[in-house]
Amino acid sequence: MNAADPVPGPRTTSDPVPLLRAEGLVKTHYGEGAPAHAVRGVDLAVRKGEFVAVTGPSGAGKSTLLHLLGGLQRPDAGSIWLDGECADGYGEARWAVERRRRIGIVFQFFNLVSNLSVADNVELPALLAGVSPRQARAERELLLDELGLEDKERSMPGELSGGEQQRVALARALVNHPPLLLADEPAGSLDSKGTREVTRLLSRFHQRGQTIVLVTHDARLASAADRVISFFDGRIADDAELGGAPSRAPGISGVLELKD
Ligand SMILES: Nc1ncnc2c1ncn2[C@@H]1O[C@H](COP(=O)(O)OP(=O)(O)OP(=O)(O)O)[C@@H](O)[C@H]1O
Repeated sequence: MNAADPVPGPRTTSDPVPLLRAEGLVKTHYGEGAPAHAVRGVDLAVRKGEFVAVTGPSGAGKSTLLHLLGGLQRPDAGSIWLDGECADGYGEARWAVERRRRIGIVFQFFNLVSNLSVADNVELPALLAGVSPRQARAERELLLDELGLEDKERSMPGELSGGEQQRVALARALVNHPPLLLADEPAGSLDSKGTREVTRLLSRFHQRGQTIVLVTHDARLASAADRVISFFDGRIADDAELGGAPSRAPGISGVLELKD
């Protein structure tokens, strides 16, 4: 090793490589009517441990942005990096692998497999990721305990309340310990009690270091985040750290340093 080379060592929270980075993202949907310019040039960097809420009016392009970040849709232009690795060359299969290993996703309508029990719903992504059945069971037990669902393991999703189903969806998304959790209106179909539950759980996972990008209309849910991005007409209109930090210039999204 050359004396000038940096000393190798573990990454720290001040590491400049963001967990997620997007540059110049553009996505237009072509449907029945006029083309919808959903995402019109988004630059974004999310550091490890951040909890970022993306808010904005209906049709602003928030869900499209989240779908691009999770590889569920492909951008027309722009690039995404996962932990410093460019995802431009990823095909469907590779993104599916990343969604099992590195990216957990929670949607508004839970996306549970209706004919599998709660336990099987949570274990399935772990088994698909190649974890042993024993380990998958242990992870499932731990998470369902944590989420207060230990007595619902044998239930079918249709027998649960909306809030309980969303907790199962959260367990499913987190069972493989993904560094990044993407959540698209996770409380969108819940009543205020369910919304409080989801808010509390996201905050708790965040406090333990989980990186979260959350799309929501709900101000209470957004206030659990430590950074709020206002999305308008396919662009970032404002990007602010909660707690009084000055907001950023429209259209520019910087990298925030992690708090200790
Ligand atoms: N698959 C699609 N085909 C055609 N148009 C689409 C498609 N998905 C989204 N759109 C359009 O793209 C625009 C952005 O939609 P998107 O769902 O990303 O917005 P949003 O901010 O998440 O809205 P909401 O808060 O209502 O969910 C809208 O005009 C929408 O109608």
